Amino acid sequence: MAADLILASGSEIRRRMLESAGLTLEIESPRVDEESIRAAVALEGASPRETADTLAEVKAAKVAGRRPEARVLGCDQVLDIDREGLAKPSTRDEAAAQLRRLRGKTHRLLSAAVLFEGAEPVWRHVGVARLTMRPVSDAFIEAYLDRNWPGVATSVGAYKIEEEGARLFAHVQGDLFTIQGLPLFALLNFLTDRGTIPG
Ligand SMILES: Nc1nc2c(ncn2[C@H]2C[C@H](O)[C@@H](COP(=O)(O)OP(=O)(O)OP(=O)(O)O)O2)c(=O)[nH]1
Repeated sequence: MAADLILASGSEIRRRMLESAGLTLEIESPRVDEESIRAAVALEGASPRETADTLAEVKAAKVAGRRPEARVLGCDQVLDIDREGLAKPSTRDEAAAQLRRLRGKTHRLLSAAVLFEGAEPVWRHVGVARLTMRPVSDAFIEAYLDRNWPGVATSVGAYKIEEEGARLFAHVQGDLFTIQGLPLFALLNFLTDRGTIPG
């Protein structure tokens, strides 16, 4: 029995969200050079939303090219603060600096997904969440990272909303799936409405 879709992502949380919703998956990491694509689209003046959409499409296309018979989902998430797109922090110091930059402000998480069938894009969506971070102190940030680094290194904002990251926020707008990197409701509605999955 073929899987419902191939997830062209190395993201553990995306796999977990999709499988918990009852979808059967194959996982195939796309292995694309995100940094150079990010730099190229930035040169063209791409917005954070366009950057996330482009990266999601490139990842899906890479795997769909190898598996034209399959349904392939590519994803990307960008953190937008003051119109600047941030990617995952690579060191604890970068995570601390990023949290200091986000505190007391509202940032957006843009979670893009692109679905390929027959090696062609058939659906795309960018989910948006707005998160207002409390004005947490330097001491809190350091203690938070003592407890949560490197676990949060896999998260674009250096937090996991479903864990202690919840304590960072005064309030959020948007669903928790979008915050965790996938516009799950939009994807499930598309797949259900066209009869790909029962609903
Ligand atoms: N568990 C959890 N993960 C989060 C949260 N916020 C963001 N993330 C994760 C979801 C994605 O795995 C990651 C966003 O980075 P990317 O879109 O570049 O994906 P990633 O490099 O993980 O995988 P991929 O590029 O798709 O192979 O951040 C959160 O609150 N909780």
